[in-house]
Amino acid sequence: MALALEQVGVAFGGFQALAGVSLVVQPGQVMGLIGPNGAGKTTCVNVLTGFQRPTGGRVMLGGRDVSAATAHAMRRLGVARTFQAGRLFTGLDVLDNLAVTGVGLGLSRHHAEVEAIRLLDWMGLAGMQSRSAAGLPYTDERRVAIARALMGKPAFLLLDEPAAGMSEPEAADLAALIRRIATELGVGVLLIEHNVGLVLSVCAHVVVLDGGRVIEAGDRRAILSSRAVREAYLGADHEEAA
Ligand SMILES: Nc1ncnc2c1ncn2[C@@H]1O[C@H](COP(=O)(O)OP(=O)(O)OP(=O)(O)O)[C@@H](O)[C@H]1O
Repeated sequence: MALALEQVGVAFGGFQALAGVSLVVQPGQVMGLIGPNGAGKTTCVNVLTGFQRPTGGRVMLGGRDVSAATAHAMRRLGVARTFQAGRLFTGLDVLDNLAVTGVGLGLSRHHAEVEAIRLLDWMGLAGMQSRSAAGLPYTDERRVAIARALMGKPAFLLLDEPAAGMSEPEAADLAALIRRIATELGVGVLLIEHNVGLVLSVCAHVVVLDGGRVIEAGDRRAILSSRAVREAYLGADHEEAA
């Protein structure tokens, strides 16, 4: 069951944010989505998760056209996301952030708590259960947001700049977690990141956007050797990432 954009366009008034964008996220794989500021990465995530209706093309999930599905429907169909800002429920503790999400997905309170505890344990966050979500250190907030997105066993997880603001060791820990989510849980992950080195280290396949269009797609070698990518985006990072 794949999650895909087929020739998707998004226009905001007269401005074409995406044009003819096609990409496929496969179960159990981590795919990278990179591109300069304003390239259309978050808009892609919004379309894939039902937060933004495409004005052209189709969103497909397991061969089914889900272009008109709402964000809530997409979440129930197994497409979860995180946001650039953590967006945790700050009035709740960590366990309840996950449990409330589980209840919203149709689990009983008991089952939601059991799954939340299991997930926090799996992520090494068990000791954090009763901490308030307000005022969590930045990296913990990010990890709790990922744990919450994994409630209900989604088939796909879309991560919008999860490493923003992290140190290199923290980003390396995050990379390891993303690999485990794909390999151990079988989740298909779409990773948006400005940290190109992180994307190239984790992703078997990378799509590069610029100006709302796909300018390159392929493995690490294809991305690093692409002149279009170098010109559009990588610049000085290219040497570093190589
Ligand atoms: N709701 C909206 N109305 C009008 N324009 C929008 C809207 N959302 C996004 N845009 C524009 O669409 C373009 C793509 O934005 P998007 O946020 O998808 O890019 P991005 O690649 O995620 O950028 P960044 O890396 O800076 O987060 C930008 O020019 C942005 O200003």
